[in-house]
Amino acid sequence: MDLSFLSGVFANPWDIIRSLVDIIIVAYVVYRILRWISGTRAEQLLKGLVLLLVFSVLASALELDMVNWLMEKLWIVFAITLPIVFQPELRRLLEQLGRGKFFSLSTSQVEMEEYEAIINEIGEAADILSRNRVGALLVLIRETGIAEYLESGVDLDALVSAGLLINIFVPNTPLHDGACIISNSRIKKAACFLPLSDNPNLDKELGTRHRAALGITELSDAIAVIVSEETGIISLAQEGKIQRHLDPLSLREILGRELLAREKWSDVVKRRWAGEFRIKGPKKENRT
Ligand SMILES: Nc1ncnc2c1ncn2[C@@H]1O[C@H](COP(=O)(O)OP(=O)(O)OP(=O)(O)O)[C@@H](O)[C@H]1O
Repeated sequence: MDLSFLSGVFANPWDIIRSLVDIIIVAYVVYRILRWISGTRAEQLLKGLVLLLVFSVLASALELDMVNWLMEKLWIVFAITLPIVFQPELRRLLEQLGRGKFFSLSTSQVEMEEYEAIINEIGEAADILSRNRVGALLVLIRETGIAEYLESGVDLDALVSAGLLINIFVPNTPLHDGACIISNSRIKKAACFLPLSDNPNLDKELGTRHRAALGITELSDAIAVIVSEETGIISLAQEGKIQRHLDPLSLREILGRELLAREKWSDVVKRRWAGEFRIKGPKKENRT
């Protein structure tokens, strides 16, 4: 077998290193994109794009002029409609890239300390709401501003406490309908009407509360915690994906992972093993 062509490839070790770096970067970016879109509307889009690409290549290889013409037009339609239909996803991607969050998930030191305390309060509230079958939707805002979606709500600006969160969602009270917004460790608003997700993959048994949770996480880096009124099931939505059937402990763990920096969270885990999971955050005001 003639392998002389390989001599060109291996002529310069620097070329090999450069090619390897090139491949690794591309593979990593593709991996992050696939992870980012898995379970979201964009996953369906990607499947459609791959199918269109296969058809285009086949049509061109087989010289099917009419199909080729059709494919060309379809690509144009795709290019025009893509940014319109997927505006929320593209906005989120660009925001993540802008903050450098597409490649890292770390949170600032200040946020970490505040979040330690509120994670416990949220876990406790979710537990009690779930056991009493009281529906609830909490949204924890992180870096993306979503003020334009919160105009409908009622201003609160109160310290996060399990007691207050439970009170807000008591049925037939003025603030129970809609979402409660937590930002900068404060309950900023209640009774907010959020944009609904139109993700076709969402379980048909899930209604508008869960769609609203998904909707806001498709548009921003917020985390939404949902307690189902019907079943008491606790769920968490993030990046347009939903995790269901959480118990209060796993909810705390996920929130801890997502909201606290890694090294800090390891301290929390150590304390939990030592039997003192209840984290004492800075209490400037009485939470009860
Ligand atoms: N766009 C929205 N933004 C915020 N909250 C909403 C929105 N739409 C509905 N909700 C809340 O969801 C409640 C209705 O929940 P629905 O039964 O339709 O959804 P679900 O996902 O099946 O929830 P559950 O399992 O609790 O019944 C409303 O009373 C309201 O509090």
